[in-house]
Amino acid sequence: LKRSLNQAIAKEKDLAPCREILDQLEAHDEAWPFLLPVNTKQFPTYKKIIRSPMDLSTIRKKLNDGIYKTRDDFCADLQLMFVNCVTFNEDDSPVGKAGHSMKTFFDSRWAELIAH
Ligand SMILES: Cc1ncccc1N[C@@H](C)c1ccc2c(c1)OCCCO2
Repeated sequence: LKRSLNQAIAKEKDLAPCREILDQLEAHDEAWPFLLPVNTKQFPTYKKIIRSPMDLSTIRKKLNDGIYKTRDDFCADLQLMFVNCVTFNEDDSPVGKAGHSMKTFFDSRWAELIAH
C-alpha cells in the first residue's frame, strides 16, 4: 500500500512523542521488571497465564520497525504490558508495585502529550 509523502509525515508527527515517552519509561527507576521479555524458563507458568507477553524492548523494536501506525497502537501495547503485570503479580509484590508506579507515570505523561 503506497503512502503519500504527507501521510508519511503525519505518521512521523503522531509517533514522535512516543519515542520521547519510551525513552523516559526505559530510564525510570522502576523499569527493571519491564526492560526485557519475561524469561519463561525462570517463570514456567508465565506463558500459560499471560497469552500476550509485552515488554519495553519489544515496544522499542516495533516502534523502530514502523509496526505502529498510530500513537494509540503504541499506547495499547503499553497498557497490555501493565495489564499482564497486574494479572501475574500481587499488588504488594516488588514487581507489582513497580508496575503500578510505571503505569501511573506513563498515564500522566500520555495525558500531557495528548492534552498538549
Ligand atoms: C514483569 C514481570 N512479570 C512477572 C514476572 C517477571 C517479570 N519481570 C522479570 C524481568 C523479572 C522480575 C523480577 C525478578 C526477575 C525477573 O528475576 C528473577 C528474580 C526475581 O526478580
